Amino acid sequence: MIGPMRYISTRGQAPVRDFSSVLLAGLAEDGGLYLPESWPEFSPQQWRDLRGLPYPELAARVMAPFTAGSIAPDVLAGLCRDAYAHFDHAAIVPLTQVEDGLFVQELFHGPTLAFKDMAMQLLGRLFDHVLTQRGEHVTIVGATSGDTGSAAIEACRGRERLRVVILHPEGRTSDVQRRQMTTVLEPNVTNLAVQGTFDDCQDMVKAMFADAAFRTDMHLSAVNSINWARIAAQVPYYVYSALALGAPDREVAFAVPTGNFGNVLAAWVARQMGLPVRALCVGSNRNDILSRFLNENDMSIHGVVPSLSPSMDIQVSSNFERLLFELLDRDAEACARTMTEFRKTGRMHVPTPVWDKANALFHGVALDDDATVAEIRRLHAESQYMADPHTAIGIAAGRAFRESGIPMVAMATAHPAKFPDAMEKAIGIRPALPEALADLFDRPERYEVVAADLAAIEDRVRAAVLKNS
Ligand SMILES: N[C@@H](CCOP(=O)(O)O)C(=O)O
Repeated sequence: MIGPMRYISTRGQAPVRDFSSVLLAGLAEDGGLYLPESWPEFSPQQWRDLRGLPYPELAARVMAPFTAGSIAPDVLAGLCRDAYAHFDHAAIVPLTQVEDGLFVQELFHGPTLAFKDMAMQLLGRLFDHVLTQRGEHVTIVGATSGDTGSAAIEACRGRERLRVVILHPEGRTSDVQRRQMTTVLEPNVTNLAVQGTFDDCQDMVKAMFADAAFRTDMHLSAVNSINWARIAAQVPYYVYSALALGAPDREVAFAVPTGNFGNVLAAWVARQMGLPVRALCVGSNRNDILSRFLNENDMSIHGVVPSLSPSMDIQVSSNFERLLFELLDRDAEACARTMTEFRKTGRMHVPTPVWDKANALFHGVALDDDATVAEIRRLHAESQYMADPHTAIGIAAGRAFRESGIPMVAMATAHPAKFPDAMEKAIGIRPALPEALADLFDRPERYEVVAADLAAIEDRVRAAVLKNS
């Protein structure tokens, strides 16, 4: 019997909540991010008992401590079964070996061809379940650099209790990524192309949450990884691959292409739960704020530069705040002070002992576009593996820190067909979109271009709510 899980904010000034309320709240009222009051731990035998389970069952068992007190275990198991029922691979998250000691775990077998479906397909169902129980509606506002948007839209389209407004940076996603969002014409879906970067979009989302009256009136909720439920639903695939490679009786390491720090944070959560994770390797593109922090203790915002891996064209990695809170021994006041200072000055330099703690586990590697192209070519030539630009960066990061005897699992976060121009540049092949998306470029698009201006964006959200009331 697991006790109810309570959640606290990294900034210490928001109400303590249960899982369902955290799901609906999205971001804490004090601007912080929710995380569990204490970390649930699995014993080695409890991990072993999960070996060989079908993915949906494993996911429900791994997530159960996080939803305890809010979602009954059999309900969660049913939601997980539904969420992954239409993935196009029987294993859901298949594992492939590409080199000696280097594995790739494919997380792109869901409907929008990116790892975001792993959490989002479940979140759509969790929202429906909780909102139906409470007789409520929410307005989801989300920012995307390319993949979160389409996964959120796909998970929420047509759901009666949800309205979804997605902000993407105009002209800064691939055409496939944009069309995956803008060709969905259900009335509860609104796409805004913001004249700015992903960071501007995310700042707009956070500013809407900070506008207390607007937040309440619009019943705002979030689907970015600032929402704890996203992180919780991304933990199981790390468990799945670790168990397949011998954990808990052997250590494993993970390499993750990283933008908003949510995916790699989920691997860190698995480690907090007792999974023997030796190292976490973070791959960045030219927007290398995370690798600069990990290598030089320099987290300074440089401005977002477009790259061949647009989903990682991010400078402010929101989930870093959750790690920082832990690195500061859960001192919410210090965390709030550090984050406020970071947003004010654009720089963060943490005390050396805090930085050393991060470095004991995390490693950072940055690849520019030329190195990304070279990595895609190498993988295709030497391992016959077709990696999208983000995945290629993750694999390169994993290779750089591979240790003998410790399997390194790199996360394949997106299908190469989402980035045909980059793939063609690297290997001369434009990977075909799967059947369900084959006519994507013939579908009509609907979106509105809007300035990165809070009042303008709040107006569009109000209009979307009105249209769906
Ligand atoms: N890489 C993301 C950016 C948002 O990240 P999230 O995990 O916080 O939703 C994207 O592709 O949109």
